Amino acid sequence: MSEELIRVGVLGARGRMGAQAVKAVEGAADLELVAAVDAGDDLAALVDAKAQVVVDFTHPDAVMDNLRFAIDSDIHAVVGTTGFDHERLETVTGWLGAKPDLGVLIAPNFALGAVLAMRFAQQAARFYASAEVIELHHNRKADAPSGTAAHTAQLISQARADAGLAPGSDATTSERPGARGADVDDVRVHSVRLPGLVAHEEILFGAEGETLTIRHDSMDRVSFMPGVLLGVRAVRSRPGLTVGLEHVLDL
Ligand SMILES: NC(=O)C1=CN([C@@H]2O[C@H](COP(=O)(O)OP(=O)(O)OC[C@H]3O[C@@H](n4cnc5c(N)ncnc54)[C@H](OP(=O)(O)O)[C@@H]3O)[C@@H](O)[C@H]2O)C=CC1
Ligand SMILES: O=C(O)C1=N[C@H](C(=O)O)C[C@H](O)C1
Repeated sequence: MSEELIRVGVLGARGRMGAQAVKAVEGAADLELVAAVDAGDDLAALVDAKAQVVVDFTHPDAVMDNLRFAIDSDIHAVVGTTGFDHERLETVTGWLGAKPDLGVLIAPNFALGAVLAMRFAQQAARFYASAEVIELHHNRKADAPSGTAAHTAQLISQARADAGLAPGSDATTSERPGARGADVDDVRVHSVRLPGLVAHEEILFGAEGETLTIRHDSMDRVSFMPGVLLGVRAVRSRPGLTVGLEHVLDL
């Protein structure tokens, strides 16, 4: 007896990531693309098409309304869109309180190597008081710093705190605004935007007489698709909010 296909809707379907997600879902034997929705389209198309899982690659300004709609409509969600701070995550958790069977997976980055790089950075952080993040992206990216870099900084900061390590200092007393990057949880994050780039991150650690550099490069958006498909397959059996693909990968 054949298994029923998972009915998937994609939000942001005409965008750079959404278009890739549409292709990936269409190419997966166990999934069925039932709705492709972009800006200006009616979200009701998801309900009309009986979508079971929605994939969101839209915009930080749009994603909360989309998630509210999905949760209210009993549709599980796999979210790649950035812009999730602590407050937004708490809001989503609150919405899910009324829907105990529903799953939402929010992943700052779906590329396997990026997830591993974040985990390696988390492991290294307790040994180094000083760490900085450089993220490099295409020049059409709406937000800075990247969601991945912000998440990496949070992980480093938490790992340092857990180890009782105070953040390292430097001697800078004079600087142009922005020269030392953004302060994200006591970690400096530097954002580069250039045509030709896709998505790249370097995490640098320093101690007396040595440095450690962890680097990941997505040269093509196909790199995100195995993670997206994994999320779509997993989210229905993960009720509540999951933040980060590392939990699905069991890293
Ligand atoms: N987690 C991950 O692994 C990754 C996450 N991302 C994130 O995904 C998001 C999208 O990135 P990217 O694809 O490059 O961006 P794009 O701008 O190429 O695509 C976004 C698409 O969403 C559309 N859109 C905007 N608002 C809505 C809405 N309310 N409903 C449906 N569609 C909407 C946009 O339409 P219009 O242009 O008309 O506004 C556009 O077509 C970003 O936040 C990015 O950081 C990106 C790569 C990987
Ligand atoms: O906008 C992008 O392109 C990307 N966005 C995500 C982020 O902000 O971290 C993931 C990846 O870096 C690509």
